[in-house]
Amino acid sequence: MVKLTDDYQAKADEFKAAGIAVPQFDQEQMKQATQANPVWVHFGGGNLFRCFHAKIAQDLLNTGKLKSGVIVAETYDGDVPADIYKPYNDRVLQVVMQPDGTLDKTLIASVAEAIYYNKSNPDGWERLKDIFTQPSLQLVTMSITEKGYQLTDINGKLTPAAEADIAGKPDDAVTNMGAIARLLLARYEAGAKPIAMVSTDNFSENGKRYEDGILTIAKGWAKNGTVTQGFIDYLTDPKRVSFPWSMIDRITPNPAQNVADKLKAEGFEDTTIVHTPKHTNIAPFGNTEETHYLVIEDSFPNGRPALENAGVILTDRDTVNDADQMKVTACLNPLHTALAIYGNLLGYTSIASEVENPDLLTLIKYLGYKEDLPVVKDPKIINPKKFLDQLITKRLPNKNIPDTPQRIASDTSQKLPIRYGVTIQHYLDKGPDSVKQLKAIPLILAGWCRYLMALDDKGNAFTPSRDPLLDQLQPYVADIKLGSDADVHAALKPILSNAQIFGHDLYQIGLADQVEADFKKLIAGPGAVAKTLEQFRQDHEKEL
Ligand SMILES: NC(=O)C1=CN([C@@H]2O[C@H](COP(=O)(O)OP(=O)(O)OC[C@H]3O[C@@H](n4cnc5c(N)ncnc54)[C@H](O)[C@@H]3O)[C@@H](O)[C@H]2O)C=CC1
Ligand SMILES: O=P(O)(O)OC[C@H]1O[C@](O)(CO)[C@@H](O)[C@@H]1O
Repeated sequence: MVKLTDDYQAKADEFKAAGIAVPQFDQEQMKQATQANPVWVHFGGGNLFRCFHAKIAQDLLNTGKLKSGVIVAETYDGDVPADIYKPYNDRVLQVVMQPDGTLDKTLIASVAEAIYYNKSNPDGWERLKDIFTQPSLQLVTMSITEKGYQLTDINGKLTPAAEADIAGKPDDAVTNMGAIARLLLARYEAGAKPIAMVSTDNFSENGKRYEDGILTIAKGWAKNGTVTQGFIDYLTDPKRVSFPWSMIDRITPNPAQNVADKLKAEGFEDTTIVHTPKHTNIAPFGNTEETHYLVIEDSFPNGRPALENAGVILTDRDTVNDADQMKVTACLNPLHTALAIYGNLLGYTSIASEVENPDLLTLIKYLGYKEDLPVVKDPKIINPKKFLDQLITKRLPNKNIPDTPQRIASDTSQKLPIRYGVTIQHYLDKGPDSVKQLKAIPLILAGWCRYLMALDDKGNAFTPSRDPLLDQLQPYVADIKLGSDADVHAALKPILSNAQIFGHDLYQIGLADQVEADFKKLIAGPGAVAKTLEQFRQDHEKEL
């Protein structure tokens, strides 16, 4: 048996026998080089980072293209650095799950340190500030989930935490945007060296949203006289601080017990999965798929590692945006969210099993090929039709990827405007009546309202995945009973009219009637969800 903290250079043969590829560099030397010249900080050291960004860094370290490693910063979950980085010497086993069931295993040791960056941890609070004053720092990447950028509430008003950050001192910041603006202020005050701030979270125009978040806090500080106009000029000069846009794609489910069991059988010891009180599910290993895309706007004012040598596509902003719109608003994530919603209602716990259901398969194929693909712009660097074909025929059906509708359903309220709202806008752009052509999107949005009832298709209660708006939205549908003659319009109006949730007031654009009509079908009684989806297949499969 080998374990993560073993000396991978001295025990090279044992790692080889266990089928584990090991780093081609000395981790201690890399750590020292990082201390001396930090280059790369990553916020949100969760499963995606460990399986994707950390592997990119490792590939570059292996070939000597990068000398220093990645510094991980956690603003949110202090148990992640404490329980999963430190005890394992900041290493992780990356497990790529091939469709034939084989596991490709690589020991990743590209992380130099993991810091809990939160005011409640004074050491980490000062340590990261110091790192940000270092001229060598070139890039900051992020995978902190969509809600990590949020500064406003359901009505678009600043949250109390954001208001407090703006009113208070940078050193007291509690929001992510405030805490990171504090770091940029430290860099500005230490000589205003350039830096790239790269969001790799899963939403369109992620760089813009990141920039807006930082500027919301910083401009509030400037207004209050807490910082000078010089700081705002620094943040808004892309030659000094850039916020490159990106598109990222790699299905990376939470670590799964069946993968842990397989690893043990193959001679790897560290397989304990940790579920932190803040709901991060993480382990000494990460399980991911083979297919992956990372496209980043090539705007790095302090230079950058040779990311292109590790498979990253560097291009201009328009191309990134087209690739991202293709993936997040059309050819992947809308299909995923449809499976998440209906998977929960129908009692599924596996995405791969869901796509064996012909009714669900028809729904996502209709959504992808008939509604999304016709309005998506071709980014040229990735062919949208081929991407969609690959998703539907290879990636989603891969039974070895232990992905669940429960994971994808988390934070759905945050994802809807991007995953459906952008396509709806494309139809509106064709003419106000064009949205009436849509069939799958209203059925999916109706499914989400049905999901908010937290009753499955048999009428049994289920626990919805975590979502910041659940508490506010569930009461609207709480009194609806399956099979009863509910006043659907009265119940759904406050939800469907909220443009924060859908990107549009669905009444104003003429889509709400269809959503209400679909919702009525879905609550007709136990079994109504399956029946509605079956009917959808019968009505539309001939068009595919
Ligand atoms: N897992 C995947 O397949 C992919 C994920 N992504 C993006 O990466 C994000 C993270 O995914 P995973 O790493 O798989 O999730 P994860 O649950 O493994 O890790 C989430 C990370 O974000 C941190 N976090 C959670 N809430 C936060 C908050 N409010 N503020 C600051 N940090 C917070 C956690 O502490 C943890 O480090 C996703 O939300 C998505 O935007 C993008 C492509 C693929
Ligand atoms: O819905 P989420 O939480 O953004 O996750 C979506 C899933 O699909 C992906 O877009 C695949 O790249 C990943 O973000 C993740 O596996």
